[in-house]
Amino acid sequence: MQYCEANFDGLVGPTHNYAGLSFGNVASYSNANAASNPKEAALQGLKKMKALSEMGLVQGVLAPQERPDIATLRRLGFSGSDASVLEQAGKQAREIFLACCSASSMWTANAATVSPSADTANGKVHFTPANLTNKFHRSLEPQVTGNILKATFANSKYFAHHTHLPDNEHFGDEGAANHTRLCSEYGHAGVEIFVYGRHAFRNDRPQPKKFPARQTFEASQAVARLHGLSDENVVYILQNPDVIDQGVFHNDVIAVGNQNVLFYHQQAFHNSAGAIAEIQQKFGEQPLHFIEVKDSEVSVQDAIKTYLFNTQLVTLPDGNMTIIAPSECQENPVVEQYLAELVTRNTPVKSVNYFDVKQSMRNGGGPACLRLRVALTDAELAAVNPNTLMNDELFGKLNYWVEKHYRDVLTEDDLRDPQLLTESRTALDQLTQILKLGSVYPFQQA
Ligand SMILES: NCCC[C@H](NC(=O)CCC(=O)O)C(=O)O
Repeated sequence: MQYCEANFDGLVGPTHNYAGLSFGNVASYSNANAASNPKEAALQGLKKMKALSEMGLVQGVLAPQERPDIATLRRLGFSGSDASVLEQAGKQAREIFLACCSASSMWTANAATVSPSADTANGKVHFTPANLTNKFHRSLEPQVTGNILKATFANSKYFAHHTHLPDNEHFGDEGAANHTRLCSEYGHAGVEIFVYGRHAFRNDRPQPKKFPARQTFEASQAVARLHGLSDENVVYILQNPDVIDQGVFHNDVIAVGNQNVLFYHQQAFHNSAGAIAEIQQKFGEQPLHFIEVKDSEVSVQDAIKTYLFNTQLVTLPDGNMTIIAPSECQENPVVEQYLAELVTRNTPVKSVNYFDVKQSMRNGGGPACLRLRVALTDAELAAVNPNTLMNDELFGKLNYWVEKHYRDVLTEDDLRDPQLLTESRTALDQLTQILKLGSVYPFQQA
């Protein structure tokens, strides 16, 4: 049996903008109200997807969500025509309005947690959409995320879809951004690592003081239960509350794993030695590479600025690993040198590829935030909606689609423009035809 790890990237939506919505995410706060360029953002994302597919990896596309979210604005009491809902909300409740315009579904590392079939009790690939309760603008995503995942992984013989966890901070769940999986081969049972920021039902455990811990232990445990993971193959790790307070709002800002490599900062975890020992013990005999980056090599601040750990660590067809890094890493001499030296060491990581994803980075989303990993056997891959898999033809179609429908500058005033809503819906309706998703959006179901 053959298997692979596919990366499903979020396509940036037509309302991509900078609204400063994410307290605790330094980039989001510092770029609040800057003008954005949705067209450039979407094209940057597509270029990365195409490059990975050209490296011989399986690359998929997940559709963005409908924004502005008129249905939510109506739920909150704004009424009349769609144009009037937009106008009232924009005037009377600016913050709510902006939250309902965010294109944040582009960061599909937060779309869901995925467990490959080799790890689960019933031998299916399991998906649980993240409820993203900590941020109002992100809490609007899980329902439609579930629709899109079901339309992309549509075969119930292979894929099991769960409802997102209860919408409450006690079960705050941010999906794959706080989850990584180590394995010897993608198709063999692996160790699933869940990193959480706090315990919801206990006050005697460490917690950050300044910024929120978005993921709870109880949420991670619930996802592991839903997916039918065995305790022998799961490790729960408490994130270091001090790094959350420095701006590490998800674990994938400070650690990334792939196959037998865990690449992480010295300060990432509360009890690093204990966590590493448990991972090693559960992983078994096979060799594991723990690449720990010391403070003396790269500071937490530099890691946050450059997103050194929000890189994709992927295995190429020749078996070597490459790092897909944002160009910010190349522009920082300390980080660039660190990476240049890392690839000369005796580990599977042999090269670095830099990508310009600056439109996403300004909102705190690097290469790893933009993708959801799904390890698949050949039979499972054959059951994936083939229209969502990247190739020359789809790349051409999606580039044309973006060029046709997206604006190249977007400010807050533009978000209030009813014409933008019409443009976005027209674009998304066509996209569902290109990707053959059916009617996944509320405006298509009305
Ligand atoms: N995994 C990366 C997620 C980044 C995302 N940023 C945002 O939602 C910023 C949106 C804004 O500020 O306009 C977040 O913080 O959840």
